[in-house]
Amino acid sequence: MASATAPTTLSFLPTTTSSSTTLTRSSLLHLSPTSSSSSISLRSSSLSRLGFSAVDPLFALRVASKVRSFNSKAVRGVVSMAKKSVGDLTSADLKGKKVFVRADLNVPLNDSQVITDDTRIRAAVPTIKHLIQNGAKVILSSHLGRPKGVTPKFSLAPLVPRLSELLGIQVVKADDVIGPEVEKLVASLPDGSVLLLENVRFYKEEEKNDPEFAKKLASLADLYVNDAFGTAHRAHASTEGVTKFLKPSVAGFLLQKELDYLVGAVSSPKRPFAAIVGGSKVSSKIGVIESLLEKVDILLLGGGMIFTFYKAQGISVGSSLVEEDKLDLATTLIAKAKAKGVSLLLPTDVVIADKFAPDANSKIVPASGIPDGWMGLDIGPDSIKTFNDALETTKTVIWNGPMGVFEFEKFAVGTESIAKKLADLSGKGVTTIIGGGDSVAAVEKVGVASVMSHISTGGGASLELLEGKELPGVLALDEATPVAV
Ligand SMILES: Nc1ncnc2c1ncn2[C@@H]1O[C@H](COP(=O)(O)OP(=O)(O)O)[C@@H](O)[C@H]1O
Ligand SMILES: O=C(OP(=O)(O)O)[C@H](O)COP(=O)(O)O
Repeated sequence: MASATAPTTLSFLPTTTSSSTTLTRSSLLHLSPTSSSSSISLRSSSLSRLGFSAVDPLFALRVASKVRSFNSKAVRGVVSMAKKSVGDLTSADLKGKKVFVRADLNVPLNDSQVITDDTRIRAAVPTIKHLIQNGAKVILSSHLGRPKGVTPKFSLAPLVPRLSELLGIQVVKADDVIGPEVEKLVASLPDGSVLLLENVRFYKEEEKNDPEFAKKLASLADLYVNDAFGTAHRAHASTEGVTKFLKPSVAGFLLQKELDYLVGAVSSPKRPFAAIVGGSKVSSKIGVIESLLEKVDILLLGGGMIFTFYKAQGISVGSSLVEEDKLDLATTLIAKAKAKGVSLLLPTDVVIADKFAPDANSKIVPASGIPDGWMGLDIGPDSIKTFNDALETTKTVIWNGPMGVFEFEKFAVGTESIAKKLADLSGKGVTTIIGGGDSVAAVEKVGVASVMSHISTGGGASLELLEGKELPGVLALDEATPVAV
């Protein structure tokens, strides 16, 4: 990540800040510099209380870029977003305690009930390990799919072997979510063990955020950890309702990391900051584009949405995907980018097809040369080069949505080229954030997932965060205890 260019040490001066200024560990990662403010100094003792070391290069780089200029009002605003973390809980808080952990273990299963991608299970492990290593009894809850009532194919049973393997202990599985049998299993749990409850969506009360159901879930435990980032945009009983009955209610490590990147790194980016937005329709990305236009220096657009932008500029698009009712919006977005000084780049050439199929005939044409009856399904080689050149100077890049119909091999080149370019930039110390959904699938297909700074585990949740929305599952958690500096 940033270590190549980061200073290895940072000096901290005695505090000289206003007495009302407070900072927390995650607020430090969310600070927005302002131009008109006075400087701030941090005491190293405060930093160690926040869990940072003065030689942590990523932290040093972030602080170095932030302490230059921000005012205490800005700091207080950010502090209010910071949530108490599972990392704040020690063995004194956890030993022998029953902890209700809501994770998002909504993994894909094939017809034989075999997990085809265990990313979300692996992502939940650090929080669970922290809890069991500190002697807690973990009551683990998740949904799987969108069942209507009890549906055997949506049981969490197939997850037990992989979860046990990753945790290094045998996970016990309950056949229900609440009730006497579950209570018996909870009562028999030894310290440092894990009980996996059945799919919480087998109860319709979950999605209704029924308070009585939330109370029953809460009655199983002493405290609550939400690590289900992928479901944090849902106000359900196990993500939101339960927090009203369990204190403390804190954020898990995964949830925190997602917020650090999708809110922190995006609101206070190393610049130049570029966003790449693709996907099928402009209508599903309006909020993201509008929000990112406030923050980025460069905006690259690809995917099916570009044809609405072309048509809005009077360019023929053949039978490409167009949202006729969004032509004015496309024009407005172009004008907005110009007014804000954002460099908005649309592809200059496209790969077109004579039908929407993997075996379609295809050719490369300039964006203005799409014949009738043909449709654009990928960005072309000139556009890839232009996009790569634009990305070359960046320090932070966020990507949401494929550049073309990457599910068809013939039209996957643009998306895969972007994935490779981001991997290359990541290796050079650029912060690269992949914002969920199909772009994650593309990055994994190319085999470069491990080198990215952050790959979001939530499609819908990451989109809402990038739109600037607050997530109910996060809002409901306890505020972090401010640390005076
Ligand atoms: N030119 C195009 N024409 C039609 N569909 C496209 C085009 N480019 C990309 N897509 C489709 O967009 C879909 C992803 O869109 P979307 O759901 O908005 O993105 P994400 O899942 O990353 O949020 C993919 O299934 C892809 O095939
Ligand atoms: O897979 C999920 O979301 P995502 O498809 O937006 O990444 C989450 O588990 C949330 O599932 P939901 O959209 O059924 O609430």
